[in-house]
Amino acid sequence: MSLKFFKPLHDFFPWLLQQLNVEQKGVFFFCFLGFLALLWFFISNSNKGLPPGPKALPLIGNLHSLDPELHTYFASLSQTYGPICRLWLGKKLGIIITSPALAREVLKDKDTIFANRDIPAAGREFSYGGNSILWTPYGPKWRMLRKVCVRDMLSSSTLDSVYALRRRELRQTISYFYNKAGSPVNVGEQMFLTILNVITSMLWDGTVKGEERASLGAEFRHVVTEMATCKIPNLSDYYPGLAWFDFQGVTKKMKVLVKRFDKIFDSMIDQRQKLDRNGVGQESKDFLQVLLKLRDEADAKMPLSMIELKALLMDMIIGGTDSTSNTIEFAMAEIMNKPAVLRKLQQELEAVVGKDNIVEESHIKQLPYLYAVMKEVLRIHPTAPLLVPHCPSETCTVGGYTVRKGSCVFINVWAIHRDPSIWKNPTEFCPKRFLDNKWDYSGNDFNYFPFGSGRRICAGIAMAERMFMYSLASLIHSFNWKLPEGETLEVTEKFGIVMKKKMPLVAIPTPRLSNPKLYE
Ligand code: HEM
Repeated sequence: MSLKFFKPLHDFFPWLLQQLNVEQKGVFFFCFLGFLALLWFFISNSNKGLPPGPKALPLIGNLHSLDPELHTYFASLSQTYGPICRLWLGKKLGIIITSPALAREVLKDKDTIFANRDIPAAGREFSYGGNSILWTPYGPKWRMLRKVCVRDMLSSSTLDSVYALRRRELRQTISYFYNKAGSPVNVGEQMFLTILNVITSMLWDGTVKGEERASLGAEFRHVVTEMATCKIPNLSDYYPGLAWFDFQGVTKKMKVLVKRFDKIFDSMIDQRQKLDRNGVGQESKDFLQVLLKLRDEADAKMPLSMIELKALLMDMIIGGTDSTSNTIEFAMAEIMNKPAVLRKLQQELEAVVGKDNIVEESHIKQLPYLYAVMKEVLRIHPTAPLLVPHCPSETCTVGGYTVRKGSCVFINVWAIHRDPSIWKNPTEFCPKRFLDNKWDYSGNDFNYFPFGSGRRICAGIAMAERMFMYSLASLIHSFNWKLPEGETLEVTEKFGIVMKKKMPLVAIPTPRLSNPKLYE
């Protein structure tokens, strides 16, 4: 693996050695060896009772052998060390879980202990100091934020009430593809913009209009992409004592990005408050209006501060965009790879929607094969392959081994979803396996849980389902898709907290509906 993130330390030592004479260098060398021996002693004794794992080096632990594709690397470790293993990430203890039984022990039996997060330095920055739902520790504040999110913003009835926004944005995308018929288009990029526009419309649709809306979309895409590509691993996370130095500049970069978000949020809040004061836009209830109202009314014991309100806006944008659009992109690639699946989907859509009609969200419930396709994509390419790491609030045991308070617990859902003892032909994309409704992702089945499980299960499942099914059905029903001449299709993954396709899917749409008016 690349040791690039040690570069600042590496540059420092030659400079130090140049300042010393030969004798001083000798003393320095022996002191350094003594220091390493001591560290070695402490580290080898610090593994007592812990799960098995590869040998760690003093100071750096196992950082030197980490592969950036963490999900596959962790899966290979579990082949050697078993379903629970340990890894030293600098000073931090990492625990990797790779079996349904142990995932259940962590996420169900000991859910309250593991319902915390190990917040990375970058996460702290983009969540206004850890104030978002994603990073807030388990407790009354998290419960209040989660309630606001799930009940007031992402419940089925609220989502029903803003269907018109989803429809408007998706129809714009379909019309864009229609105008590009016969030419290559970047499917993932367009889907990202669609989802982003849907989410920002839900947040402040009544607040901002016209050209300003379009330019905001471009600005957000830039910032979200920058955040997603931020350096992992970050030394500050593994040596908290060194966090202040921010050797790789991650925190500094995040501060700049968050400032840009913050300016946009301030401007939206300002505009919305002005509209409300003047009594304009009362009938168009966007989430910002709902949140500001909640803030005014909030029960004094647990008020919703302006920082928490902004962190909630950030949760929606960061949690909802990449996750959903990357899943749609993987789905399109897998479907194009399997013409029989594409045919079956189109037949189902023709029977339910018809070629003289466009897909509406109300059709979704009548499309069982499409539902099976979604489940299969989430099995083979779970968006968060290691979930979002959990962190125990007290030392406990899992599978008979000690898991210390403050460890970083990775649940390798990606590996469980490809375990041949659970799944027949696990690497094959085969939606049929979900047709009998045997598996669901409500978090009760630890063979299949792409949205996680327990208290910290994804807060946006209802929104993800709607956006995924409605978008994919519209893309597949409205167009035939093929690759540009000479291109080959691949579905290679690139690890990240949100996993993405390594190479973007570029494909050519050809309209297939009976009437050009259906694309307007
Ligand atoms: C295909 C789409 C999506 C997938 C696969 C997905 C998956 C996940 C996973 C695995 C977690 C972590 C669960 C855990 O740690 O145990 C999570 C958390 C979360 N997701 Fe999603 N998600 C998706 C879409 C969305 C959307 C559309 C939103 C909101 C608009 C959203 C909001 C959140 C939030 C707020 C959390 C943090 C929950 C907490 O810590 O209490 N997600 N998601």
